[in-house]
Amino acid sequence: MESKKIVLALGGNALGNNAEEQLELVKNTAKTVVDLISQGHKVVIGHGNGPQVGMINLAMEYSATQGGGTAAMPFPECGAMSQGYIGYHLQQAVQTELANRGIKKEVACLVTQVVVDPADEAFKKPTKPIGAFMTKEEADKIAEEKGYVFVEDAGRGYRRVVPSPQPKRIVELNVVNKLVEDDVVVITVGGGGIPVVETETGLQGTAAVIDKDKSCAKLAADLDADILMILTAVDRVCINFNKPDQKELAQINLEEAGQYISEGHFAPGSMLPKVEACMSFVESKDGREALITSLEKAGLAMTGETGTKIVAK
Ligand SMILES: Nc1ncnc2c1ncn2[C@@H]1O[C@H](COP(=O)(O)OP(=O)(O)O)[C@@H](O)[C@H]1O
Ligand SMILES: NC(=O)OP(=O)(O)O
Repeated sequence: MESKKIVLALGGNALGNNAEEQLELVKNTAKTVVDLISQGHKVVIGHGNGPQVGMINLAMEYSATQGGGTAAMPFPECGAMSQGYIGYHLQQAVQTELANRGIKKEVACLVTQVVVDPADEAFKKPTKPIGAFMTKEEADKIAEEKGYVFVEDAGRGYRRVVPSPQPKRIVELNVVNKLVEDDVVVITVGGGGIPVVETETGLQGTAAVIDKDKSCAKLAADLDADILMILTAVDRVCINFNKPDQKELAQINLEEAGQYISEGHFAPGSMLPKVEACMSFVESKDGREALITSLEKAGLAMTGETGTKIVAK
């Protein structure tokens, strides 16, 4: 198989919801990553942090306000903590899997900042689900106590939402590029990257969570990758999802993707940003392709046996 530069965007099922679960699940994730490396591909890893940043924020806030005695922890710092904690587990798991298969390759997790526009309309309208799923009653109670915003998330319960601005610039891109060129497996733009704004005195963290699929699409374009691969819980994107006439999509072009979006087939906050991220990468240069599939089927998607491929025409 021809060697490709692949940016992987890892979704929630690659990570689980707590440290114990995550440590176990990243072993599977690492198998997928190393399978792709064994097929001869260069792999760069990005990942989400929605459940994790919500958990860290809630824990820090609880401790600061309910007598735990810790100082308040700003939201961007919670994002940075999630990046370090997830990156640590992924790095260790990929190192172990490479060693188990006798593959000599270094792995590095990079704390990565991503510049956003403070005037981004997203700051006025929170859309990014974070933390655990709740019942309507639980969500209403916290919304009243803390003023947080909650939405119903794709039929799976209620989740807090925070602003999710567009990624404008990956601050550490040159370092990532050097490491990739040096054949290091890099874990970067964790949780979409720590959102920062440019100020007269330098970069400053801002309370938001960037969509990791969008940051991975930008990373893939900036690194001149061949493929953006988004790994989530479903083998293929569907139209009429969860309806009796549901149909899996093996390949769609940009025009078809736009048509399906306008018909409302992809849920906002879950599948829609994934399809949009793929479209932006595919549009950015001729020959670029994107794949959406499950963690388990990544290898099969590379050989065209499953997954949804998004192509220009
Ligand atoms: N049209 C669709 N086709 C397939 N899955 C969809 C569709 N619309 C919504 N989904 C849901 O989107 C989920 C993926 O989004 P999400 O859970 O946010 O991803 P992540 O893996 O990044 O956490 C799928 O597991 C599925 O439940
Ligand atoms: N940052 C981000 O997109 O996280 P999730 O993938 O967990 O929603």
